[in-house]
Amino acid sequence: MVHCHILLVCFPAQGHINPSLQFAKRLLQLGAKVTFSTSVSAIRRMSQVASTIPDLTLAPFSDGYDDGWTSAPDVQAFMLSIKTFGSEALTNLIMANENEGHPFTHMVYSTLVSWAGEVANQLQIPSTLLWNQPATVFYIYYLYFNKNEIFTGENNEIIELPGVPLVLSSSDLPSIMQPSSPAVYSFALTAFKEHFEILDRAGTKQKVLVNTYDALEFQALMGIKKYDVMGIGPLVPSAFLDGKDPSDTSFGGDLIQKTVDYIDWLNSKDKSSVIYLAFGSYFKFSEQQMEEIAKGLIRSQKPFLWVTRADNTLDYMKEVEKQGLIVQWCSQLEVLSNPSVGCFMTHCGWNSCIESLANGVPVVAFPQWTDQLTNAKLIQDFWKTGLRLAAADGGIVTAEEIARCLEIIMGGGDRGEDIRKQAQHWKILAKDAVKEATDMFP
Ligand SMILES: O=c1ccn([C@@H]2O[C@H](COP(=O)(O)OP(=O)(O)O[C@H]3O[C@H](CO)[C@@H](O)[C@H](O)[C@H]3O)[C@@H](O)[C@H]2O)c(=O)[nH]1
Repeated sequence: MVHCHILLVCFPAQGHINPSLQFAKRLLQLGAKVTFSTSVSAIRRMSQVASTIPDLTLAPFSDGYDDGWTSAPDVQAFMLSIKTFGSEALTNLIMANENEGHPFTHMVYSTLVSWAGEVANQLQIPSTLLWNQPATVFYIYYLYFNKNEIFTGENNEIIELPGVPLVLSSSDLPSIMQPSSPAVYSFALTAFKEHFEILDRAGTKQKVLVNTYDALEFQALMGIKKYDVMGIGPLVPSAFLDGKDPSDTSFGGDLIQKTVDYIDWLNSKDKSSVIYLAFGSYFKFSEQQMEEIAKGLIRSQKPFLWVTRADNTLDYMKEVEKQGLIVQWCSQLEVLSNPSVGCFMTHCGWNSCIESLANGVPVVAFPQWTDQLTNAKLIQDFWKTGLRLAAADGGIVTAEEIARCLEIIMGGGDRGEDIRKQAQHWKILAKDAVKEATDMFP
């Protein structure tokens, strides 16, 4: 690995940056030189974390929205802008490194930056996709784009994935494949299609690295013969996994709220008594839904730590705060690894799912869109570490339903006990997966 110089290109969203940074650390440990490239605004957000990885070279590029991609008029405009600016910037970066005598020997690019793979193909640099959703979701897209084998009608058709012992209905597929998906989200389907086109254009059998582990998704990893699909996860810092490197804790952005000491607060609570709620970096609920969540928490009578955006609160929450703590951001892995946390209510972004599995925390699944629907299905019916909330007519999840699921998972019944046991089972296998990876690169 000593002579490797790897260019790691990452989409500028937290759910992409976290696993990519973790992967960068592993490459550095193996002796590679690593240059990490993402947008100017993302590099600004992660600067504190990146400074704890001294050997990492940062190469920011402008995606056209240096104040952050949420300042783009719409997501489609942003995707076009990042592709146009990013392709040019990467080309210049690669040429400059070549001219200065330290050429890139390989490029790794994350989900949604398929254009980076195209730049690598054009400049004849070997490249690898780092897929940061489950292998099952990659398999679903593969069948959809390559084989036309997935039916995406709206009638809850039964869908089988060859080799995977899990039966899905069409409503469990990633939302962007479903006919009801709003046109504004079609950009993601286009980007995923491009991933497969670029892999195929690269010629030889391509490696695809997935933030998962063999025990978790063996059949899905094996399902595609056309590529070499490898589980390299969980991409979670050592301190929260095998504990071999207690200093390896850094993860997440620089947005961690310092004013509220939620860790002291968690430490003051009984084992497995706290509900942790977080719904990813960007999602915003309607006021009605926020109120139902708040009422569900009150019914549960359990302490909670709730991460919510500053612009997504309501007056009613002052009432709820008597029972728990509301913060704008936290170090999620520190929270999930705290013994007081007994349940995680999540939107099922893939990082949140794999972080819950690696920490053995049962889940109440509240998926919103894209892969989150499939992830929730996997959590409930494949790994059996949680329950998916059912929406009432009108799409709202009621306080009763929230309290019902919390009671099953945190209460004394057999079902809750089975779920908690399953969560511990996958936690042990997550640690084993790290050991195997270490054995591969002694
Ligand atoms: O208070 C918080 C909240 C989140 N996080 C971290 O932020 C990341 C969030 O990632 P994820 O759970 O995957 O959510 P999103 O940011 O919403 O992820 C997007 O990207 C994922 C990977 O492609 C997809 O699976 C999701 O559907 C998509 O919404 C995780 O590492 C969390 O640990 C914190 O550290 N503190």
